[in-house]
Amino acid sequence: MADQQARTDGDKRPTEIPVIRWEEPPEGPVLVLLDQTRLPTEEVELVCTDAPALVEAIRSLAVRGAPLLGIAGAYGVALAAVRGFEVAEAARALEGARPTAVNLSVGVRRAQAAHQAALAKTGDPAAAAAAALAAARTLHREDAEASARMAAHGLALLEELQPGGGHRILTHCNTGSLVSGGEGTAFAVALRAHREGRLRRLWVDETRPLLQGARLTAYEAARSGMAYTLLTDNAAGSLFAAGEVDAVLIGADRIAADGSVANKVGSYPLAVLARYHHVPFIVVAPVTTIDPDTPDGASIEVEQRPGFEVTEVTAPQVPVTGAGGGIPVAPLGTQAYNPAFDVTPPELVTAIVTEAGAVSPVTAEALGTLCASSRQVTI
Ligand SMILES: CSC[C@@H](O)[C@@H](O)C(=O)COP(=O)(O)O
Repeated sequence: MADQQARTDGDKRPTEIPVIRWEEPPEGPVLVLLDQTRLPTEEVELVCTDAPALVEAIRSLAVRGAPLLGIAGAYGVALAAVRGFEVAEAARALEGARPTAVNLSVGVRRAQAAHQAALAKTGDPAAAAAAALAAARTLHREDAEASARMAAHGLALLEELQPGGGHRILTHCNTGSLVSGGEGTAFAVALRAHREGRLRRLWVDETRPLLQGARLTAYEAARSGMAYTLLTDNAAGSLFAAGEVDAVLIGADRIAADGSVANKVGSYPLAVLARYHHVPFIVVAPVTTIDPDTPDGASIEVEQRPGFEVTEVTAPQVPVTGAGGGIPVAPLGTQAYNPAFDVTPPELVTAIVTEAGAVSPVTAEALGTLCASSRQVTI
């Protein structure tokens, strides 16, 4: 039985609540998450005492976004190990919680490998659990470092494309500190541009149906003090047509070996619009999001989400009535097509920016070289 408890703390400022942290109270270690389903109206912590609780938090999107899923998955393995649960079973459940973001399996496997190696070496379950936790902490720290490097590389690329700053950037979904051990991927680039006085405006797609742009990116943008404007996803076309977008910056959930990019549904239409309007379409993601074992876009498994996310809307502070717990906005029984992601082919991607540098044009060869030069085996 999943053991997940909500904890509110009205005294904390948003910036003081980390998106994820390991705690060791007397009752035993726990993984504490900032519940992203409650943002932006409430900052509520979710306390997971076992892997099934974390699986539930991943499925419900309380914890989400590719890099953070990797970190959470690694801590989840450590949690199972430290609390004496079957580690292989926990790892399988965590990996299967969401299929598209490759970082989830990268994180889970890394902690599991550390656990197995320590167990084989010492035969001591406590030492093996400590090794899994150390691997999770290392991944967490590395993600923060990667984030800072992506921001630097991304801004350098923007400046190369449009010298002198004044960037008007359009982004989709949420890619900031809520998805990362650091300041994120695409959002971290915009944030750096803002801090250096080089951002004119961040255009934030609301990101239907779960509104990661409106609820989460706007929340992060507001906290940063940058100039930002929220738009409905289908207003992007007229924004491009009006010449108001200098670059599109998005993150990625999985990048296939050929450079196809899976990201939040709505990214592919933006790539098509960007190409038509001669605007650079830039993907910012850590090297761990590049999956050499997925050959092409057609091989990427795209998560299908429940239809009620489209047929109903939810808001944390209004009464709920629909089958999915939301307010119905479509006739009862309406079927919905609700893929969580779409896939953009490499020919529509101007550049992929990673912590190890940028690849442009995006080709299988260039990505392979980047991965070979930057992948480290750390367990
Ligand atoms: C750096 S985050 C990149 C992606 O994970 C992000 O853009 C995204 O699509 C997240 O989707 P979500 O369904 O909210 O987990």
